Amino acid sequence: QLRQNFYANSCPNVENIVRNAVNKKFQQTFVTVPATIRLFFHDCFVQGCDASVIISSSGTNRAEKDHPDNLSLAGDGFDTVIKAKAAIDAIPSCRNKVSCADILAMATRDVIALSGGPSYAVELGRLDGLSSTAASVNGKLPQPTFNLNQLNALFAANGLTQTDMIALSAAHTVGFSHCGKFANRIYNFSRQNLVDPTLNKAYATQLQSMCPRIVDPRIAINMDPNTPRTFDNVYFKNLQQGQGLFTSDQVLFTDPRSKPTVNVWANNSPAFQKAFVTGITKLGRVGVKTGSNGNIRANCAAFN
Ligand code: HEM
Ligand SMILES: [Ca+2]
Ligand SMILES: [Ca+2]
Repeated sequence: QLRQNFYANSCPNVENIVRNAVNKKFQQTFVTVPATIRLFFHDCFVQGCDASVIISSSGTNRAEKDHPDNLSLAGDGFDTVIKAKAAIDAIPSCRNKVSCADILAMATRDVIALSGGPSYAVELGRLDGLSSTAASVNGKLPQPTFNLNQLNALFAANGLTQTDMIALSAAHTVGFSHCGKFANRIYNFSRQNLVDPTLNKAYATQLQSMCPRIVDPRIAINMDPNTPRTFDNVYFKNLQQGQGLFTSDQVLFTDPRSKPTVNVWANNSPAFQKAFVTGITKLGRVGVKTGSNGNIRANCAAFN
C-alpha cells in the first residue's frame, strides 16, 4: 500500500534531495525529462514499478533493458536515478533506505513539473524487484503501430482505463523518436496510399525530409513538432491537425471512441492535467512489490 510521505521518519528530506539532483541534471540536458518519464512507464508495465528496467545484464542474465523495445531508452533517464540515489546515499541516515523504484517515481514527478506539466504529490513505498529478464518484456509494452483495441487491452491489463491511456499518451508532448518507429507511415504505407492518409500532408513531407529512406539510425526527431520542450496539451491539438507521430497517437483522434476525449483536452488544459495526474498516479501503483517480494538495492543497476 503506497502513501505520501512514506519516508517521513527514515529520510524526511528525500523529496528535496531528489528534486535538487534532478534540477542539476535538467540544467545539463533537457533529454533528462523525456528519458525519465519513459523509463518510469517501461518500468511499471513490466513486472510493476520495481526498478526492474534499471538492472544491467550480467553473467548469463540478459536484463529487461537489453530487450529490443528498451534499447531506445535514453541513458539520461538511468543516469538521473543513479545521480539522485547518490545524493540520497550521501546523507548517512538515508543511506540504502530509499528504493530505486521510488526514486524513479519522484524523479518522474519532478521532470514533469520542470517542463511545465502538472505538479502532484507522489505516492511512495515501493520495493525494488528481484528479477529482470529480457524475455519478461515480450508483449508487455505497446507498439507504435497499435490500434485503439490493442492499446486499451494492454493498458487494461495494468488496471488503466481508456481515459488513463489517452492522458498518459500525452507524455509524447516531449521527447524524441527514431525514424524507424514511424517510417511505415511515410513510405509505402499501403497499396492504395504511399503515405498514411490520417497524417497531415505538410507534416508528412516534413517527416520525409527529416527521415529520408536511408537514414542514420541514430537520428531522432521531436515527437511534438510544435512545443517539443513543454509538457502541455498541444499533444491533443496536434492530433486534431493530423500531427500525431505514431499510428498509436493519431488513432486516438481517428477512432470515434477516443476522439471526444482528445477534443475536450485539446481545449481544456486543466482538465487534461487533472486526468494526467490521475493516470500517472495509477500507473505508479502497478504491480508494487512489498515484503519478501522486494528489497532496497544498494546499486540501482544490480541486485544486492
Ligand atoms: C500508448 C502507447 C505508447 C506507445 C505505442 C509508445 C511508443 C513510443 C515510441 C515508439 C517512442 C520512440 C522511441 C524512440 O524511437 O526512441 C516513444 C517515446 C516516448 N514515450 Fe512512448 N509510447 C506509448 C505510451 C507512453 C506512455 C504512457 C508514456 C509515459 C507516461 C510514454 C513516454 C514516452 C516518452 C517521454 C518518450 C520520449 C523518450 C525520449 O525522448 O527519450 N509513452 N514511445
Ligand atoms: Ca518493472
Ligand atoms: Ca509539448
